[in-house]
Amino acid sequence: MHWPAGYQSRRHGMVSTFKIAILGAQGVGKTAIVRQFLFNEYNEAYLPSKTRRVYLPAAVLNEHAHNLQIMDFPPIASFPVNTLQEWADARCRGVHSAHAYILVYDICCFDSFEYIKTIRQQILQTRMIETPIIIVGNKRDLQSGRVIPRRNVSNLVKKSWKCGYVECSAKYNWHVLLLFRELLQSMGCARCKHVHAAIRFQGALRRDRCSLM
Ligand SMILES: Nc1nc2c(ncn2[C@@H]2O[C@H](COP(=O)(O)OP(=O)(O)OP(=O)(O)O)[C@@H](O)[C@H]2O)c(=O)[nH]1
Repeated sequence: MHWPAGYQSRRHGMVSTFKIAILGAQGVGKTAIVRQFLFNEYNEAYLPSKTRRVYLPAAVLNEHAHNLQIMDFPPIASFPVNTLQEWADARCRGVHSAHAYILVYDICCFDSFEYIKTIRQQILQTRMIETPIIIVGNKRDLQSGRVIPRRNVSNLVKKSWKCGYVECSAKYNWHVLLLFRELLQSMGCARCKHVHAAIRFQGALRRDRCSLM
């Protein structure tokens, strides 16, 4: 099994920790995805994120417990080229050391796809080690306003970029769980990739509480 660098794992007893960074252009639904996932809540009003928010839920996937650190970033101008640049901008802190990236775009906004294209390139150029990336097309409920055919994006992402691709609707909680499950599995966390297990996440912030299925 190949584990991401920096990933803490102990086979006997200890709970693992995964750092997950969520990136994307303004208003694509990053916060909505995280809050729907962790708290089953959704806010129609748009409150632009000014700072990074960090959540520390615990997850049980296929009988293995994991601590997650989910970092919801405000839109960043570019992926920091080094840790010094990262520390110079509080909004970016932690982005460099993530074990995996969720890059979100809005299926109705072409520019938001261009944004994640650029960020992905910058991640590849900057990170020395291969880090799992999953591409997420959000606002699937607004399908009639889609700007790039799904097949085109899916082919590009899966065949050329070799990344996972999930479309979801944070508004209707459609495929939100699926995207986190795919991500954890791509991180080699599941140890049982072929089991169709449900994952259940604790409401964030308290590491000592953890929900089982
Ligand atoms: N129709 C629809 N609207 C959504 C969906 N997800 C988020 N929104 C709306 O899109 C707006 C932006 O959502 P946020 O979650 O704040 O987006 P964000 O990417 O965190 O935005 P920043 O703070 O700019 O980084 C809000 O008004 C949400 O209600 C979705 O799946 N469908």
